[in-house]
Amino acid sequence: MRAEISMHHRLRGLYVITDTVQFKRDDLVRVVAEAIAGGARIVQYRDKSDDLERRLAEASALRSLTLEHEVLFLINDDLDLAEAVAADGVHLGKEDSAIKAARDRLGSEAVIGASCYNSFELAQDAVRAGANYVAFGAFFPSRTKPDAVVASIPLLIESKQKLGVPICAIGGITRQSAPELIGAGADMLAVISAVFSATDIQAAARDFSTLWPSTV
Ligand SMILES: Cc1ncc(COP(=O)(O)OP(=O)(O)O)c(N)n1
Ligand SMILES: Cc1ncsc1CCOP(=O)(O)O
Ligand SMILES: [Mg+2]
Repeated sequence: MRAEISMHHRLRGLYVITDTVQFKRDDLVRVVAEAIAGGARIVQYRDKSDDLERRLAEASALRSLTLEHEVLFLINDDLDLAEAVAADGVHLGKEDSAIKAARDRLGSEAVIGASCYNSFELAQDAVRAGANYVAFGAFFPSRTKPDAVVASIPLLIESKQKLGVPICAIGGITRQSAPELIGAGADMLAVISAVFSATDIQAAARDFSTLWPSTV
């Protein structure tokens, strides 16, 4: 029970996902450090390239940074990389490894997040399979992922009432649209552009973080 309480506590607040198209290597570490200084509580390393050397170098550097600042560090898609850098866990979608396989491999303490798009049923399945949180989206048009399916506010409300795990919203989220999502039940907001395309990344993260006063 104690572990569950602390897990829920960590799965709350601003969740930043790396933009490795715009920023690589030292620049990437610098901008993630700025987001953390602005109050980001969760960092996901998302890089869609097959540059294994750079992926390992960046994920290792971000692992050190997130440990230093006691920020949760998750890897998108890649169990091997998560293991290699001893990340806190992974985020998995429908094209990625199964949740149960990830749990077997990473162990009971790992944080496993599951993309559930616009589907309550997928989220129920993910929770049954042992996901620690579920993510829905895209709530708004996303320049990062223009083809993402569209999720609705009523889905967030129902999921908050029924699922019993922390909920993440993603997709085109801005500081203006954020309060409605939190009001509907999102515990975490996952953001790429609204933080990493800002001219002042720390200030942009700070603006979001004030929505969860206890995390600032
Ligand atoms: C927090 C969070 N939510 C959703 C996604 C999307 O995952 P997926 O559908 O597997 O797509 P890719 O990100 O792998 O392109 C995510 N990464 N993080
Ligand atoms: C990975 C992902 N999955 C659904 S939308 C999205 C991208 C989110 O990025 P942005 O915050 O820039 O819309
Ligand atoms: Mg994926």
